[in-house]
Amino acid sequence: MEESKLSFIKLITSPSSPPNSFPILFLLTFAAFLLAAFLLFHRRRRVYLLDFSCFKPPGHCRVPFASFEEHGRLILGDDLGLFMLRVLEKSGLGEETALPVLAHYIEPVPVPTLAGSRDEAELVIFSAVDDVLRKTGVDPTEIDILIINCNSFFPMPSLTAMVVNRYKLRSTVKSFNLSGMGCSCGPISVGLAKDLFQANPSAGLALIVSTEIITSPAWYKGRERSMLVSNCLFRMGGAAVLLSSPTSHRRSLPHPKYELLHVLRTHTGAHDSSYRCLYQVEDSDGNLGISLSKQVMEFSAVALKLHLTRLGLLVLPWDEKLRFLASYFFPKNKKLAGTASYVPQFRRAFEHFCVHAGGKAVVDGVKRSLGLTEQEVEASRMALHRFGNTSSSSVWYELGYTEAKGRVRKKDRIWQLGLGSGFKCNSAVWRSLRDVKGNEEGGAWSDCIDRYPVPLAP
Ligand SMILES: CC(C)(COP(=O)(O)OP(=O)(O)OC[C@H]1O[C@@H](n2cnc3c(N)ncnc32)[C@H](O)[C@@H]1OP(=O)(O)O)[C@@H](O)C(=O)NCCC(=O)NCCSC(=O)CC(=O)O
Repeated sequence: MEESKLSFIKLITSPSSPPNSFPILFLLTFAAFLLAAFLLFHRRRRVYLLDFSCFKPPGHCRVPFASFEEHGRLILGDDLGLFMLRVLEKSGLGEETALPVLAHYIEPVPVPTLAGSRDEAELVIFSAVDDVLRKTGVDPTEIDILIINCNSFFPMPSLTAMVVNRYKLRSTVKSFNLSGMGCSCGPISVGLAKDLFQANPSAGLALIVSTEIITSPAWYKGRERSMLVSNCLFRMGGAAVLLSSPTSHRRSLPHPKYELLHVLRTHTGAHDSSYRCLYQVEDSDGNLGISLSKQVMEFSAVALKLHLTRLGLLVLPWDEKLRFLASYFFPKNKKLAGTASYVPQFRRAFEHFCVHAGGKAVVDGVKRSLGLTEQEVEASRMALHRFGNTSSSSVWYELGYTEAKGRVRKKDRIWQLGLGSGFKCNSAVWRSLRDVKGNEEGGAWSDCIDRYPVPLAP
């Protein structure tokens, strides 16, 4: 026994035996495994948009100008009632936008209750989610990721828990509730879903809901003009969006409509005035509301400029990038050195523009900054007219409009641009994977698209 052991040791250590290649082979295999794992985990996972649905408010929630004015006069007096009418007439909103039940009461105005906020949230969110599940045939238990962004209403349990409970989502669902992030949060949710897909290779389906619930501290009951302006602009709205990653394509899902190309975020909140230009505060009587500074457009222009410089480098064709850089470093007017005087032609990078419908001045401002045509901002103006400022969901109503008009062709590129408190400027860029059928039955635009575009007051 002892001898055989010795002879074995001799055999493997003898100089005449071939060199022991086991450790080298082991190391090589291990390195190859590490490399494969690294490539697998760092491979960019594609993200697709299966479909989306926008909430269509019920007729009884409609707010014609005359009712809004009368309501304002009865509650706040003639002066403020007329002020609100003046804002409304300049706002770009039409006669069919909607407010929740609470906002239709005349004195004594009921205080917004948690139950009332929940009712509105359930109506908006469940209607949109029901519709997108119906359209895609997705079984709710297949959903791996759930993200809801809602600026002003964040109950406990959260809005995501409300959806988990209603649709009986799996116990392993990864749910995230984003609040207080304003109107530019739509692309933030898309970006979060993209990162979660990347970090969880087995996750195949993500449901995103973007909404603002008006029966909440967002609805202002005081007399401060800068806070009453938001009551004039914000309206009921919400969108449910189903995203998928290649993992899920084994299942019998519909062919996706769009592929996500880019998500880009710009935050200028480090500057105090930019941070405060859209600000939730209490007035001198303790009424909570959102104060809109008259300087919003100035701060929005600064954030937009920074954002476009970064976005341009991602999306513009090379010659357009070079022209832009040349104007930055070698401007015709030497005083402009270090600032780009050339406005890049973003229409060379996108076929469709969905600019946040924050108010007429917001759409005008972006149109001017980018040198866009009236037709290029048509979706924004019409979404503002028909549905009002629906916060983070406005960019989805705009894509819905473009689809309902039958304008989306295979390979078209779509730019969703969110602008909002922070101050933030965020983009999501999509490429369409097929011609998108026009007006769909039951969709938010289904019963009115033929009347649009409508002429607007100057
Ligand atoms: C409010 C407007 C519709 C008003 O239109 P015009 O500017 O063309 O008209 P105008 O100047 O005659 O204004 C009409 C009346 O409103 C008053 N007014 C206007 N803006 C005001 C403000 N911020 N605070 C107090 N009063 C205001 C004017 O003084 C005037 O009063 P008088 O008649 O008494 O002289 C527009 O300026 C607009 O669209 N602004 C942008 C709104 C905005 O900030 N949207 C972003 C929302 S937040 C968002 O979407 C994102 C987020 O929350 O994250």
